[in-house]
Amino acid sequence: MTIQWFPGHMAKARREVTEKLKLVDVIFELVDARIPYSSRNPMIDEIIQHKPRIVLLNKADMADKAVTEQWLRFYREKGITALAINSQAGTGLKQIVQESKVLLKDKFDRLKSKGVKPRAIRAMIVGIPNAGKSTLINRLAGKNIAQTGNRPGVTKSQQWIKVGKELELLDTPGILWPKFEDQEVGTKLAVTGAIKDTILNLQDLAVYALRFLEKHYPERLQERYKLSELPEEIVELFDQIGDFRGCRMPGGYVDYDKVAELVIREIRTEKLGPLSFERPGDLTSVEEIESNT
Ligand SMILES: Nc1nc2c(ncn2[C@@H]2O[C@H](COP(=O)(O)OP(=O)(O)OP(=O)(O)O)[C@@H](O)[C@H]2O)c(=O)[nH]1
Repeated sequence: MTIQWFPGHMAKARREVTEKLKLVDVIFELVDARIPYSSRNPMIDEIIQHKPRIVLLNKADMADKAVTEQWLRFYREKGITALAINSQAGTGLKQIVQESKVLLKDKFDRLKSKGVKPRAIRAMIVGIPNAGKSTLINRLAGKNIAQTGNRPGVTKSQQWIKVGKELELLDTPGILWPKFEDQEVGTKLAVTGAIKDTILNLQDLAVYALRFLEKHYPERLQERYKLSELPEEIVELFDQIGDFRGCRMPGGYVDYDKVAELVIREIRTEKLGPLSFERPGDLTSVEEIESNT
């Protein structure tokens, strides 16, 4: 789904999340494990304030395991609970309930000491478009969507999904915008496929991706496109990939648009294996997350 974010939409999205915040004990902030920084909403901390939160690094199956480990360590050191999950396959989801209980133990103990009847923990998912919110909700839901709303004459109330006995999840996620005014963020969102209809030039996108691969995953690049060594110039890299994969124009010249399209498609479909485009060593990412938390 492509959403056009205008100031009015952003304000509305923020208002909706703020409203629902009152209903829940904990927020599950869903980000893309391949780009945990770029797939965040830039105002998330300001929006959710002091509400307990678990960062869920989703699509961990598509990310570089070693880098995801670094991210988990990074969050742990900051005192933020974070988990790597795969919503599609359902891996890592059990821990969400466990960690929620840990985070909310004090609050629930306090309620208990005041004589409040025990209840399930209430949570909501928040994330940018395409982070995997619906996939996660469906996975967690199974068949347990509680039909509480939509009755005629009854104001549509929130619907809650029961996840085991101990957790209830709002059935609609909070959708927030990414930091799209930052060009590098936009590029990474486009490379990973979060933004499909991109205003970015496809060749520019492929140049960015290939330079990144040259730096961080040179062997994968060489292996995929049978390159005995990596050329100095990016245009030569386009030429060699184009030659190898037969991306030519009628005159026999390499078609750079075709090469760009092929490279981006193959990255998005994991033909080059699981990749992470951001790591905590990335200075700007770390500074921003630190100053935000
Ligand atoms: N490989 C992989 N793909 C996933 C995972 N989670 C979601 N996806 C895929 O990511 C895409 C986006 O997932 P959605 O659940 O539609 O994302 P969303 O956040 O609800 O998106 P919006 O409705 O645009 O806000 C879909 O193609 C999913 O199949 C995951 O853990 N691993």
